[in-house]
Amino acid sequence: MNALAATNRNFKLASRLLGLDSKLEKSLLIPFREIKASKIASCVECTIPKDDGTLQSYVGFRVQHDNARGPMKGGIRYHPEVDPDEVNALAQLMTWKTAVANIPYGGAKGGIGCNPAELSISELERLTRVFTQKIHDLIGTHTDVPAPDMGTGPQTMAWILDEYSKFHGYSPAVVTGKPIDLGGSLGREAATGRGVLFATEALLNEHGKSVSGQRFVIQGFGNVGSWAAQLISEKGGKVVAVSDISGAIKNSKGLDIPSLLEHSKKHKGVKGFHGGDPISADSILVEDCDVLVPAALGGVINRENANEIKAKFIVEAANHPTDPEADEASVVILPDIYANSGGVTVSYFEWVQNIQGFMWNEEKVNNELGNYMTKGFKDVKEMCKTHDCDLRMGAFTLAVNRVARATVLRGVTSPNVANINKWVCPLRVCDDGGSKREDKPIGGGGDATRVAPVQWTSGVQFNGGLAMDQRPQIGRSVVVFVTRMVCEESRERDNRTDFRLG
Ligand SMILES: NC(=O)C1=CN([C@@H]2O[C@H](COP(=O)(O)OP(=O)(O)OC[C@H]3O[C@@H](n4cnc5c(N)ncnc54)[C@H](O)[C@@H]3O)[C@@H](O)[C@H]2O)C=CC1
Ligand SMILES: O=C(O)CCC(=O)C(=O)O
Repeated sequence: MNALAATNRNFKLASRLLGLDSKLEKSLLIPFREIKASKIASCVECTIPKDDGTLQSYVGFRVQHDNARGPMKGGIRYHPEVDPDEVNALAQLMTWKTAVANIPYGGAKGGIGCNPAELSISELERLTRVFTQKIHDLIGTHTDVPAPDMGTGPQTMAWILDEYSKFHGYSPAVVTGKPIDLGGSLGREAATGRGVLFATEALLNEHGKSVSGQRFVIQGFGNVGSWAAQLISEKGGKVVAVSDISGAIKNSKGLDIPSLLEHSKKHKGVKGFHGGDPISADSILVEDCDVLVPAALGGVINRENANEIKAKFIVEAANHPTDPEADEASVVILPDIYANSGGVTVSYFEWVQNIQGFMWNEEKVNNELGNYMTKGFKDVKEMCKTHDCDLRMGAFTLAVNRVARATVLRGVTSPNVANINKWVCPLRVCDDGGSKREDKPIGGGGDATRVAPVQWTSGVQFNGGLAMDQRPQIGRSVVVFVTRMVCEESRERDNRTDFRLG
């Protein structure tokens, strides 16, 4: 299943569990904006030729999926297989990821179809600058904030920052994942891997285990995979096999990760490492282990290999590594939108530091990250309980509920009672500490049978009478019926005329 079909499917399953209105469901699926910058390095677009004097065209993308909860946020990927559908899926995943992490962002993703390994540093710089020239008026500190993803890193962010600042003045918060010298956050480079460690600890603890003594297999040894390997082994986890684009190696006694890191830096890959035996890159996913950590490409766990996987747990460090057809496999899967949210969470800290003009120390960054990851796991588990579903649907229902709620609240323009019964969506407002749940809607009709917990937002006021400005008492749940009328004529999300509440 392609990445977009898979992501849409997971969203729709969550939406059905939540009982979302079909119009709202459709609206949440459609991206806010898709940017396709074609021929960005052609003679027309780019005045700087390749190093050998020839001209080369590349296609760049930025998909802005949703901004209901805040500025859109997501990485930029440089990879030969970047295509519009994949970027679209990754942008949508960012919307759900920032919502699971409960950070004030929406979702976006970008990329350029290129092989960064075949470009010189100056070619990469020119390509990045031309791409930035194409999208500079569509990104910004409070609109859309890019960050690194596969094939990009702090240097790429520094070029974007510099090029963007030529148009808009010095703007450090326009990108995150920057070099520390340019306002990057301490701890951001390791953050996705560290988040993977925290997520894995939370999952294993729940199963009465700890990282120490567990056997791990990691696919991908770039930013995310290598940091995850390092931090897991520091905690006593045994990394028994690792792969990257150059090859795969195995040592059932546990690989020496610091030596492997050194080797990989020197030889640009794990291939040829003497502390392990070479194995086929394809077999890495079905190696015997306790925890499998895919940290490279999407769609690698699929119908073909799902039943051969020996791991008891899969922690999705990569984005959408598991095809929906493999979700049925008898293994516990910790989904990407929670498991790899450590990167964007520390990106948020970086953005906050840039806006405040105040730098945090690394201990504070890592401690705060730990708090967010712990809370995220608790929130996901709560949704699993409410909807009697697996961890992926727990994460999706949590995210979709938060985004839907923000969308509806922002869409309130005026009370309109004419079509009050056209469609009814219950939003259950409860406080976090409430253990006694009233599942009966209070003071409303409608045909809704399912209510889902959402986080209490104080001080929110519906125009036209329904006020939610008082925190409910501990242990008490309040159900608010939000009735919406859809303006059939307008599907334009920009001006927010879709939804009116009465
Ligand atoms: N960098 C970040 O902060 C975040 C990254 N992610 C996701 O994590 C994954 C990895 O991203 P990064 O580590 O940043 O990228 P990276 O570019 O630093 O590393 C990618 C790694 O994957 C390996 N790889 C590529 N093709 C492969 C193949 N066919 N088989 C095995 N290994 C292969 C590369 O050799 C490299 O080791 C991606 O799915 C990305 O979207 C998710 C959240 C945040
Ligand atoms: O750090 C960020 O803003 C986004 C990282 C990213 O692209 C991702 O989580 O997939």
